Amino acid sequence: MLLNRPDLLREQAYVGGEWVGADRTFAIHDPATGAPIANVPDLTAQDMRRAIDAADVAMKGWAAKTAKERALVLRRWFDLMLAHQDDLAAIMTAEQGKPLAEAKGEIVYGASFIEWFAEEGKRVYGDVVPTHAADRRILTLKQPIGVCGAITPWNFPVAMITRKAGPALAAGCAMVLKPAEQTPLSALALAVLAEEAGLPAGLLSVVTTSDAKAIGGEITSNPRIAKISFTGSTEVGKLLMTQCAGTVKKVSLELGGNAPFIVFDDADLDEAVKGAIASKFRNAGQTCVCANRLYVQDAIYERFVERLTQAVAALHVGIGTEPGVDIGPLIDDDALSKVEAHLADALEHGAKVTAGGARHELGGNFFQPTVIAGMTPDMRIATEETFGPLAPIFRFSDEADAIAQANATRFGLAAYFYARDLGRVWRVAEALEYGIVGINTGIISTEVAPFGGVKESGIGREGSRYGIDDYVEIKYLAMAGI
Ligand SMILES: NC(=O)c1ccc[n+]([C@@H]2O[C@H](COP(=O)([O-])OP(=O)(O)OC[C@H]3O[C@@H](n4cnc5c(N)ncnc54)[C@H](O)[C@@H]3O)[C@@H](O)[C@H]2O)c1
Ligand SMILES: O=C[C@H](O)CS(=O)(=O)O
Repeated sequence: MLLNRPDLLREQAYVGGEWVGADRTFAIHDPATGAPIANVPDLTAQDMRRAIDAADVAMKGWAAKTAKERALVLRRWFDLMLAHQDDLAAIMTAEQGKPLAEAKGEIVYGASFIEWFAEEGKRVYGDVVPTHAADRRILTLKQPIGVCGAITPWNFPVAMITRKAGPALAAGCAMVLKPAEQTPLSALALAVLAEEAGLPAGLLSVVTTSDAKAIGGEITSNPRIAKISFTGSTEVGKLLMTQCAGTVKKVSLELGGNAPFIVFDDADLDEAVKGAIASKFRNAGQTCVCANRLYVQDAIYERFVERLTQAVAALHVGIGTEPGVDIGPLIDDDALSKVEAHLADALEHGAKVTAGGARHELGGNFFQPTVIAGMTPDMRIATEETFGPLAPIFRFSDEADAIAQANATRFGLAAYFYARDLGRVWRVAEALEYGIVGINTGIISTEVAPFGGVKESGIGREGSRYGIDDYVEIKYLAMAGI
């Protein structure tokens, strides 16, 4: 990996403002080749305790600064992320596998949360409440919630971190982070730049470990942690939420998805195909907001299948560093096995492959982008998140049928639909049980909008004017004797 700044590739963890090693390390592998690319410290709950203690101390000085002073540091971090976009993207593609163009896009997307919340921090307003008694005055303050713990997934190794660190630091909090064991190098590179930007020692720690359970156990039980923010599977989210009960920590959860992508007969078919490709195959289908189920109205079903099949057949599979690659490798063999299990189940129940349908000739973790037609609600994909490059196409007859099928899941993160009738757009948008609804678009992610789910897809919102709310507490002042 050729870097302009080789020092951004760190094989040390960042704990309490110090770069530390450990007797035990674990290897990070390139998912495209399986080759080891780095070794990082395999830290323990004791190391996480040290990070939390340092955060508790560092936060006192940081919270005492003005929001404007904090914003100046965050802005410098934002500028450094953009200045080193190529290096950060190279590190991300090496450890996560996504095509370099997507990785560069994620750096810009991830940095945007730092820029956004540097400004939002200046708008954390309290209230002067119209009093209920002449001799009293009622006020509210918003104060930083405290030391925050963050646990993040491998599929967006930068953006899922900055979407938490941005609001936390802007609000005056400190943060200890456990990145995914598959992709810690991006997190460590962010810490290098945060230190360079002037973030005080101890305010942000990156604790690398292969023992997520032990480190997570410390974060969810340590009384100095006021709140955790988790992004990952619903299964782990439920576990962490339970573990936080012992110390009544606040939780923000960005969990699994099962996004329906509905195409009505009045849709622009070419736009719908483009949107389906963008939503389904971004990051090789490994995003929580990927279209997981495509629903197409009877009258246009065959035409849509034909056009999507043609578009998918044109997608280029390859190693993320190669130019023009659309689809990189899946993260590991487990991910590949899940894709194959969902495909096999669909075929056993009568579905038909119209594009792809097998591991790619490149071998390893590469899988052909696949279209499956003739899907029915009894198949596993209807209720389970595939997290891979499978585009399963179901039929529906009318609006009521589409909405019933789309809502028949315990997930509620993102949904998409293509239609042009104004009444239909309003009826369907209001009836879908999801936190995010894309209308005539397959891409919904931006720092300015509230990102989050309902049902078992999570709690809270990240980004937008709402994203900082989870990092402050409201204090009510009752002033008497006036
Ligand atoms: N809603 C979102 O914004 C969002 C974003 C990305 C991924 N996801 C979801 O995450 C899943 C895939 O990502 P993943 O495989 O990394 O998820 P995962 O839940 O397996 O892992 C996520 C993080 O949790 C950690 N973890 C795992 N078990 C733990 C435990 N017992 N205690 C503490 N930490 C633990 C992992 O080390 C990792 O850092 C999918 O379901 C996807 O939909 C959701
Ligand atoms: O995987 C889930 C991420 O939140 C995807 S996005 O980059 O925010 O759309």
